[in-house]
Amino acid sequence: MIPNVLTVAGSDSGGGAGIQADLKTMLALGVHGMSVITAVTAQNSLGVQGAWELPVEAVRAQYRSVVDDIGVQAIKTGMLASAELVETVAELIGGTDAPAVVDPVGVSKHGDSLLAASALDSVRTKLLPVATVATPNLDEVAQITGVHVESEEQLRGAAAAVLAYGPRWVLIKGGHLPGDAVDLLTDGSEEHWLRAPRYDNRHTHGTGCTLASAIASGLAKGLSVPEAVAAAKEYVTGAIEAGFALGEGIGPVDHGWRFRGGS
Ligand SMILES: Nc1ncnc2c1ncn2[C@@H]1O[C@H](COP(=O)(O)OP(=O)(O)OP(=O)(O)O)[C@@H](O)[C@H]1O
Ligand SMILES: Cc1ncc(CO)c(N)n1
Repeated sequence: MIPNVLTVAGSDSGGGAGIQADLKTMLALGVHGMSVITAVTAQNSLGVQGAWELPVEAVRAQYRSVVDDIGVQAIKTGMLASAELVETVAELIGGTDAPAVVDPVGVSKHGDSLLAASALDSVRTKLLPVATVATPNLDEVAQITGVHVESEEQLRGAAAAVLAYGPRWVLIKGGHLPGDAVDLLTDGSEEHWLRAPRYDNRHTHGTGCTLASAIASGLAKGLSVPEAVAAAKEYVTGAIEAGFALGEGIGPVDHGWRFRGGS
């Protein structure tokens, strides 16, 4: 049986991040990808030119259509745009018996906001408590907890601050630090450090979405959280190494790198 994985996220018209990155990742990792679209963005390699949220009823209806008939083995969340949508999605996930990977998307690589400031409190109190794994980058850690990370040693304190909001596991992405690309996965008792070479490649649009979707795909296949995160880190690292130019700005990671002979 092919496991079913659901992404609840925004559409990126440029195809590098959001729903499009999620579904490509799922295909590459051999699971059946499905989507609940929360917002539509007009986006390309230069930035986000516009964003439109979907009504709460449209999000609820998509979710019920997928979960009630088809069923899901894992869920991933990305751009949720507003407090109302964050709370709706948290309630829906809380009522579903499947692991949830929550990527608390705040801003795009270009600095465009994908989440209203007024939604942060709902992320802290409603969404993080229903997460099996939360995957904030360092900007999101600072927004959510007020903790600013400037070195690898400070990742531990940041992880503890996020875990205080209730996710089972947190993966702090140190991708924005200089040096190796180091992330810390912990549940408060176990610690797993994930280290990969930093590729000097500016075409990194969609790294976070890709990583979170790859984790959800692994969980759907029955991997443990540390196993799913290790496999996902390997996949995203290969995709970043193979990232390619597109348009005038920042190009996407290559979701299909393994189809093109990468190992
Ligand atoms: N240049 C790089 N080389 C190798 N790995 C990287 C590089 N940049 C980021 N990573 C890794 O990619 C993954 C995603 O981290 P990152 O911090 O880029 O996420 P993000 O900021 O949420 O991404 P986005 O918002 O663009 O989707 C992490 O495992 C991180 O360590
Ligand atoms: C729709 C969407 N979701 C997530 C990201 C992550 O940066 C993005 N750029 N666009």
